[in-house]
Amino acid sequence: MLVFRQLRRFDRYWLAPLAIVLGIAAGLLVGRESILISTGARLYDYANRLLHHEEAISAETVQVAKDANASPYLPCSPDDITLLRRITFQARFIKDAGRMVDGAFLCSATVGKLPAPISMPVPDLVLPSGDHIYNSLPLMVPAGDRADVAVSGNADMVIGPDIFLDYPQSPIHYAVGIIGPSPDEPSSEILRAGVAHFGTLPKGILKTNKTVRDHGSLYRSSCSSQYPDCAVAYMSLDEVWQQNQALLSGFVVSGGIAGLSCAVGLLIVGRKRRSHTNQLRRAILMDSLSVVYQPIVEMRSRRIVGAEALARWTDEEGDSIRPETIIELAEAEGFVSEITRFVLTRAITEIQSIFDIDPEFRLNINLAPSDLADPRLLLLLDECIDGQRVRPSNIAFELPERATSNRETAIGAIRRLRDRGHATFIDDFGTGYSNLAYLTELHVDGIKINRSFIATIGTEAVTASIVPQILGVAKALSLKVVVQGIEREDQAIYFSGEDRSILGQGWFFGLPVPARGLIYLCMEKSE
Ligand SMILES: Nc1nc2c(ncn2[C@@H]2O[C@@H]3COP(=O)(O)O[C@H]4[C@@H](O)[C@H](n5cnc6c(=O)[nH]c(N)nc65)O[C@@H]4COP(=O)(O)O[C@H]3[C@H]2O)c(=O)[nH]1
Repeated sequence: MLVFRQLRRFDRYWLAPLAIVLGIAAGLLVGRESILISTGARLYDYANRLLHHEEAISAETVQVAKDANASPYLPCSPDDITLLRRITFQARFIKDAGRMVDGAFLCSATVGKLPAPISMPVPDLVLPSGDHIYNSLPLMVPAGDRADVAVSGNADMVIGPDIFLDYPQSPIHYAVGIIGPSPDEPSSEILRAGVAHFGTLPKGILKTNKTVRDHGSLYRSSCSSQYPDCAVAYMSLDEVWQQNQALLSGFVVSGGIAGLSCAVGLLIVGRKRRSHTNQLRRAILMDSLSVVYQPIVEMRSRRIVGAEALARWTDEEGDSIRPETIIELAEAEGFVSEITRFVLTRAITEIQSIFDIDPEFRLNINLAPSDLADPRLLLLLDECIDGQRVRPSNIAFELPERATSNRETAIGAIRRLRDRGHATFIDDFGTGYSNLAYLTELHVDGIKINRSFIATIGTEAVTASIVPQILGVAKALSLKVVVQGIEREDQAIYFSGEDRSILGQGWFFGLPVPARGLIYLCMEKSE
């Protein structure tokens, strides 16, 4: 016991720092993840904008090539050059359109007709369409400049070198360009703009539609479905953290505060719980708990044949505490048997007059799992049951389903209670451990069907309900059935058939009331 107490004290000392550290770690983790996700979304957005622009360039190149190749004039004739000039003048991204025949450059809108054809080098990229692309070719006009040149049919198009000037390379870096038929080979691409060739970017980046983390950077690609164009936007993680320092700190601080709040909350709950436990012990010692009784009726005749005793407690602050909480506290602290003793002795005293009027009346007492292994229960029964005004058959016990998980203990305890003439019921049947087959081993007298199953009666879900099956098997095994949680007339009617053995309990028949209320109800019905 001492060891446990010391452990608890240790818990209290370490809880706050531990919760803060965990909160900070969680904040850091969540913060980093959120920043990575939002950066991925930013990269995708930028890659899409770049791609959109690149697609506009490709679309214009295709259109200019189409218009130039549709020229009715002799290539490089004055009319043809006039046409090329008109086309170039109207284009947004194409700086010059000319004629290239059999691998030789003959004329263009800006240089006019050359005195002699110039042989062109091998193209940097040949697209599946047969079009050629030259990357960063030296221009004649203006001399010294370089630009990408596309060749389609007899037309060549010089793409303006400054077309991506409006797209800064910082804070997000990028590569945008044309991809050849084998994108994994470095030679099979034309970099339109950007600081890195696709070949130097993570392998497979163009084929994935996810954010990729590789060598300390985040990458996101976007490729066109119409043209052989792709864009990749990327950022180094150092830059990501640097840019989001304030946000990350916010997450860390919030995590720390959340951890601290949890620790404070847990300490308050723990203190309240400890104080509650002490209050509950005092209440038992001072007999200041109370017991209420909920009638149990025979469904067919609606006659009250018994009642369930339920513990009630109002704490020293005047708050009424849920019975489940009372039992949970007492079980955790190992004094639930004192509650059983209190309820049993108080109930027998309070409703003795009912046993006088109705010797068959049955009072149901709830047992906790630990009561089953507690020999004091039998001693207490010897004390309380005189065999004259109160007979063993007047007292039945409800065992929670979880109490039956320890098979040996449950079977032994049920047998001892039966041998003394007490009926036993599995409470809230259907919610936990026991199944109908297991009931035959336990030798209980009956089951109380959990109210959650009854809620479906009177609704369409009743067909899916397992209540009819439970009733059928219970009948086959000669088990008594108490249906819990009957709140409406239609639910009561559903169970009011021929079977006399079905009992019911619920707000429709009566709320849990103090002893005086139950005595009044029983008197009223017996008159
Ligand atoms: N929605 C709805 N509820 C209905 C209806 N009819 C009755 N109830 C509630 O259902 C619970 C039935 O008790 P339980 O299943 O034994 O469940 C009990 C029992 O497991 C435990 N408990 C109460 N008193 C004791 C006790 O003295 N000893 C032990 N070990 N457990 C107790 O606390 C649980 C809750 O007790 P209560 O809050 O009194 O809640 C009671 C009762 O008020 C209805 O028509 N609709």
